[in-house]
Amino acid sequence: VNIFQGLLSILRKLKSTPDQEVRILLLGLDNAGKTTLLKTLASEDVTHITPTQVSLSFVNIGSEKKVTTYKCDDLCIYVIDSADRKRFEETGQELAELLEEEKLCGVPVLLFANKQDLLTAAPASEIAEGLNLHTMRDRIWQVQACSALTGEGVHVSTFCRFPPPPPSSPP
Ligand SMILES: Nc1nc2c(ncn2[C@@H]2O[C@H](COP(=O)(O)OP(=O)(O)OP(=O)(O)O)[C@@H](O)[C@H]2O)c(=O)[nH]1
Ligand SMILES: [Mg+2]
Repeated sequence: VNIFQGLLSILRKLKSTPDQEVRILLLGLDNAGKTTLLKTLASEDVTHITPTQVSLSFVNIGSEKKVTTYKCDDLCIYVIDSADRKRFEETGQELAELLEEEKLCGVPVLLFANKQDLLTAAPASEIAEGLNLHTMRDRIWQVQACSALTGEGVHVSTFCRFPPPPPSSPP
């Protein structure tokens, strides 16, 4: 069971009707590893995933392409190149802007701290800290260290820390 399937099963359980389509938005700066990640996930056994149940939108963000066309999604996957420190600020800003989008309000976010196979990669904890993720209390979020290239970190056994939704704050 890979992380993708695990998430799908969680998302389906959260749906009122389990057969309803699950929409996942996959985002990140160019070169972050989105395509590689998707290929790694897809090369695993995905036989019980039928196309009608999963709809993936790819969005590149960064200087040229801006997110404008996505619809409300069930899960937002954000991919970060952990070795590209020069772009940490840029990717952090993009993520912050993204999370302010009304359409993504309350949508769970899974951050892949990708390219952990590179010696220069920053650890996921450092990335989480740099992005001030601990201040994010209005949605479910998770940082996952991974290497889309080697497949490390994309298995569900490493993904047991996806926290329950935060308790709704008192009125
Ligand atoms: N070392 C290493 N390289 C990776 C990893 N994931 C992706 N890459 C490399 O990073 C480059 C970009 O990967 P892509 O998957 O094309 O990135 P992308 O986010 O789809 O990029 P765009 O389509 O341009 O937005 C490629 O050369 C990949 O081989 C990883 O986990 N480790
Ligand atoms: Mg790509």
